Amino acid sequence: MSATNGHTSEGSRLKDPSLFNTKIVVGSRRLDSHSNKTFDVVYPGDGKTVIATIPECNAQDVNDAVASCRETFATFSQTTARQRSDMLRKLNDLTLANIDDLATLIVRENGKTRAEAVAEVKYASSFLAWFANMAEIGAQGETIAAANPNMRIHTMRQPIGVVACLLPWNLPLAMATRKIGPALAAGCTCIVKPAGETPLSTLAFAELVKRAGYPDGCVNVVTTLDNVAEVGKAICEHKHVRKVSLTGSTRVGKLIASQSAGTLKKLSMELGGNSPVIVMNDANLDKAIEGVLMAKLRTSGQTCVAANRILVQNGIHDKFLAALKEKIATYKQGDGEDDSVKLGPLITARAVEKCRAHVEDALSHGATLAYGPSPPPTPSSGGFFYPPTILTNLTSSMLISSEETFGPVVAIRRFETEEEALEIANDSDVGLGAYLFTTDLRIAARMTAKIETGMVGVNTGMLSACESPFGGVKESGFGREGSKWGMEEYQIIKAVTTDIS
Ligand SMILES: O=CCCC(=O)O
Repeated sequence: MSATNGHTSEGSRLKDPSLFNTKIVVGSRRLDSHSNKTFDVVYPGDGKTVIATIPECNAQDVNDAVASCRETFATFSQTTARQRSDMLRKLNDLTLANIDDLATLIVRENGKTRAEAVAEVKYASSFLAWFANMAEIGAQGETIAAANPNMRIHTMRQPIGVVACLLPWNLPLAMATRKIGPALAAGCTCIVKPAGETPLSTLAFAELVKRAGYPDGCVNVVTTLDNVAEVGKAICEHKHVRKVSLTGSTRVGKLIASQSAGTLKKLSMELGGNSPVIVMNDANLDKAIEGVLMAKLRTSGQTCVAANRILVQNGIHDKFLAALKEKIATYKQGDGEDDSVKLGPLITARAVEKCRAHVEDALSHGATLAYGPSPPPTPSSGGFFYPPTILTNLTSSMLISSEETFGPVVAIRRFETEEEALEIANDSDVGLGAYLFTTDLRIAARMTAKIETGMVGVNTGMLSACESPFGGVKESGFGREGSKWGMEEYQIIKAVTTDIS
């Protein structure tokens, strides 16, 4: 890649330049990799500026990080739930105190707009606050009524051990705290692997963990871009890693499940989706448009719950399309630091190419281009941008119907009846999010029960909240993050039976 090396000045964008960290974290040490190799982090907004050069880790780095996690687990697991709750509160205070710098790092590594990055830091913070509260509640055991009168049985909830947090690039900080927050609340220690595209916010967060007073080794960070296969395998096959939590693709989820099988790790898998949006004839048009744009364009269409198939009932289809075209035209695309911009770039040139391929495939199978450039643009040298696009006449034979586009392409399909909408919506191997727009409570009750996903938004395009269980069904994975169930993923239940005769 031809790159402009701008990272010497990158840290000076921060109010606190000491949050600009480019070394991996192993215990008290900030290190280069044993491989002596590095990789570049590139600003997606221009596709060429190198904003940081980061260690390319290998299996030896993983072993060191796990050893450090394991050593610290021996003492950290013995802290009280109250102590862990207090520490998480402090970590949350520090996160919010550094919101501007964390947001700057997210804008630079991911490309999203500053408003979205600030919203992400707040979302990330909400998991720390939530699990600070859950630390004590979620640590409670139970007394079991034993069948044998001479026995007393009670349960304890204990931390599972060293956990691996494998992060995506689309919400790099929020997905970090959604995993690290409950792990620390439960008394686990973590080896964290951010996505190669977006390591900077995680490395800054690790510094805040230190400042919050956590013992060294509670949160270790290894980084990789090109060597992800070796690093991932080393983590999954390591016998001292007891749990892996992944947010990523279904393909990677299956690989991790198979690599973790030899040591029978507990797994949480938050994988890909192909979210349907169903807009019924009686929907409130303004709410439907607002919801579809939120579900489709958040992080430029790059969330696992992004609306992918927009199913619109015949009676409202034309009005919906006209209103959507008018509204989408107001979405200015550009540099995330420009306040007038509402849509940032995609993460890589490959992501742009995927959008182009999906649009071209749809057009070749009979879709109509209702909004957007023709012909579909290829990746250009000026940043990883794909312009907002609307397609109509989507059918099952098109790639968009079966694969996440992960970009600002709105693909609309007509339907006539409720049954038909459900059949199309459920015609997918994955089931993470779904959205329904209707003003009829009976329709909402019937359809939400029949939609095959882990989450459904009714008259809203936003499913995400720290208090709500986030996760999927089918090949979208298993386990729930956030909510009162999120901490259980990092615990074991131990039953203690005592003979009192
Ligand atoms: O992309 C995955 C997570 C999205 C969210 O938490 O809203």
